[in-house]
Amino acid sequence: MAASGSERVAVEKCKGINGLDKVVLREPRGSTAEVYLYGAHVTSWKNDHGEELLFVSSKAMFKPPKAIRGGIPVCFPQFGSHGSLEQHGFARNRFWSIDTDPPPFPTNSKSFIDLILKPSEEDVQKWPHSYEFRLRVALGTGGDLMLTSRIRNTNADGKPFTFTFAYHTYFSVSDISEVRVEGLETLDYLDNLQNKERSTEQGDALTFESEVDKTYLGTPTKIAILDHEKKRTFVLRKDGLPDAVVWNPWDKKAKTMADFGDDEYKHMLCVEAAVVGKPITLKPGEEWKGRLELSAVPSSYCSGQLDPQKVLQNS
Ligand SMILES: O=P(O)(O)OC[C@H]1O[C@@H](O)[C@H](O)[C@@H](O)[C@@H]1O
Repeated sequence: MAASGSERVAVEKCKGINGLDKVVLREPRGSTAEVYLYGAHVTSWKNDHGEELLFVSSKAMFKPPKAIRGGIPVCFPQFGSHGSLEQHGFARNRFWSIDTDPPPFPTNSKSFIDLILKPSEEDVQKWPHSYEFRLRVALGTGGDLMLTSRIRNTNADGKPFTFTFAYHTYFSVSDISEVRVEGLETLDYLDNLQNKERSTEQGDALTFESEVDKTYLGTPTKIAILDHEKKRTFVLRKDGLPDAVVWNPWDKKAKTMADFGDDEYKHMLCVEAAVVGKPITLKPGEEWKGRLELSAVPSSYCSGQLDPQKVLQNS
């Protein structure tokens, strides 16, 4: 995997904050990503100008067992409070291993890492199942960030298991009040601030002026986040992940979170590719795959009007 000669190393294993193991991915044109083995947590994704595209709180602790606040936590085997496990499951605060011999999985990227999580004895007490969770994090040429999860039921007792899931992506934005999300108009959602009550979104692109915590059901495979001030559009493409959670804690909730700055809500937005509405059930031997591809492109902005169709088609 490592590049030779004068080329920069495509995959480098090193120590991150508090001595935690991390992997740095580099793509020849200059984009980079960083993944902590703690949580298989992507904590950085930079474009070829070195600009950070993910939000990580200045107060993030990088201290197990607390999950890292920001980047891309992986929620498994439970999203949010949809079940009896701890909030967002336990995958985000387990130590993952580098998978040195992953089953064949095609890629055209040279800069990727395969991680694996298997249950510990303690995990089995909480969730009595055996599984192999493989996560590949890859940087594409052009700097796209690709995450592919493969979860296999390895139960020897013949029992199926059921889970919900999310890539809890924190995007870095210039100013939340200047941001629009396109692709979720007119969809049904569960409002997590109203006991998961089901409602239908209006016809306009989403904009933000207060706390939001909604799970949109059965969304298109492509969602765009337009950052007007930065003139940047994030495009999410997802496969196997029918739902999308949109979260911003806003000022009041921000103040209750020890690992989040009081004003940081202005500079982040979570849009999370997820499986929540219809949980996945796997029989022994079965595997589920969920893929997320993120790209950051310049926004087309003309005469005060963003053309959503244009942005979605051209990206
Ligand atoms: O603080 P946590 O456990 O990382 O969760 C952050 C948020 O994550 C979102 O995905 C949930 O919808 C919110 O309800 C939750 O508050």
